[in-house]
Amino acid sequence: EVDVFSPQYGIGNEELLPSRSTSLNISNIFYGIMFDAGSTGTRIHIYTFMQKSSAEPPHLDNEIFESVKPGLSAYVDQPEQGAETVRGLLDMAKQTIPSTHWSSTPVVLKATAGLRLLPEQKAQALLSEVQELFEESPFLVPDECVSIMNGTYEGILAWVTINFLTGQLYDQNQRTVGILDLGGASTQITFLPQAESTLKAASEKYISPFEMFNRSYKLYTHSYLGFGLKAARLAILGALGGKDESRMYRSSCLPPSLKAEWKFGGINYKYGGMAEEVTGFQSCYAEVLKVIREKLDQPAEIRSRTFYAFSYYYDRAVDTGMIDGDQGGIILVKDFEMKANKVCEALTETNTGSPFLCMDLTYITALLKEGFGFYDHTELQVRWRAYSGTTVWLFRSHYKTGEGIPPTPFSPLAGSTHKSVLVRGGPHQGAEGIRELPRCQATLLSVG
Ligand SMILES: O=c1ccn([C@@H]2O[C@H](COP(=O)(O)OP(=O)(O)O)[C@@H](O)[C@H]2O)c(=O)[nH]1
Ligand SMILES: [Ca+2]
Repeated sequence: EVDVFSPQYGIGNEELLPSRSTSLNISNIFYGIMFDAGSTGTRIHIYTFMQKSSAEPPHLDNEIFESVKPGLSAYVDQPEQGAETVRGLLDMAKQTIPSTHWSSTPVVLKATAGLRLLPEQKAQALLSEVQELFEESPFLVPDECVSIMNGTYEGILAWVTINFLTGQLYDQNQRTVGILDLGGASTQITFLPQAESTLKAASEKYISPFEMFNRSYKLYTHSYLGFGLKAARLAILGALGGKDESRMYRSSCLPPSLKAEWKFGGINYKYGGMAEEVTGFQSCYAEVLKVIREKLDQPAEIRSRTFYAFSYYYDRAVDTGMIDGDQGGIILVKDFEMKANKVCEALTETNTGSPFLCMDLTYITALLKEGFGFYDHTELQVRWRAYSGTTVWLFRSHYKTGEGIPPTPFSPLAGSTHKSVLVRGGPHQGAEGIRELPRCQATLLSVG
């Protein structure tokens, strides 16, 4: 496994976010703590906000990020131990935030697909342990702020974030982009349909109408649970949901000589390759197709729209040298296929040190082509390591500082390329701009 966290996410990297907190009154500074409990890891974001005057919305001044692996779902039968991993990260917040501000600093944890996949009781047990831990901490724990975020919301937030960051949300001639997020356990596709036929053809479940900053949107967003990269590995191996730890799962996408074990969601799986003659791209692709075929929606409009792809799309593209890790780049769907072909055909000779690379690339190819229905020549913007490291904050009147401020759009970090945004929906806009927001005051939500 590659380390997905570059030093730029490290603690106290002043260069990334120069602090502007010199001669300001301390009461103009406030903080927030946000946990993104993903299927492969738990991440903390500690935010510092600053408000220069009551006439101005607060802006993001600093972010500290840290993460641990594995994710909470790995502690399916040891909820206390799971909560301990969160405690370690929370201690960091105590070291960072001045004690005078602890009781007014909200702490929120939003879990994604790892917990969605667990039996409800087990997921709840984990969340309860975390809730307890938060309540014992000196921080503010708003109601309903330790919970599983649903996949629709995950998709909407990622879309809001990317379109905010690419400048589309506050552009007069809005030309929004779609997003493709490939997590460990689920995957999302979200875009703003322009064709009436797309809205008509889609099931109502996947159309999310909402209002944000005086504009109405009807997004298409579909989250597929179990179609994240790691969950897909299990599905391809035929091991998804399998509890038999003694069984050996085999695939033509793996090196023939391989025999190994892999732990996911608290279960240990034995896996290995097949005979050399049946190993390679062709047979691997056929195997992968079985788990994808006819399982996904194919809105025709996506073929003519721009999409930004991140998370594992990005990770695997960087791992195989398809794009530069800092710059990102444009990748054609067929580039993924060519790379998959190359890696899979070399399985019998080389040991890449990453036995799943052929399977992962083949899955990404099949997901894009046969799953979503993109063309071979469809271009994808593959940028940024971590959009789930991006957080959209939705302010409510919880922060008195927000009151009375006209609903001007945003207060991003001016001139910064930083990947976090502060979205301020003023208290006078009714809901925070997005309907059906969980009743969690001062809501700060992770994007996936
Ligand atoms: O702060 C982070 C940490 C990880 N990732 C990426 O998210 C993917 C893993 O997905 P996750 O664990 O969030 O699983 P999910 O619960 O979303 O299915 C990998 O590509 C990581 O590089 C990310 O975008 N931001
Ligand atoms: Ca995620």
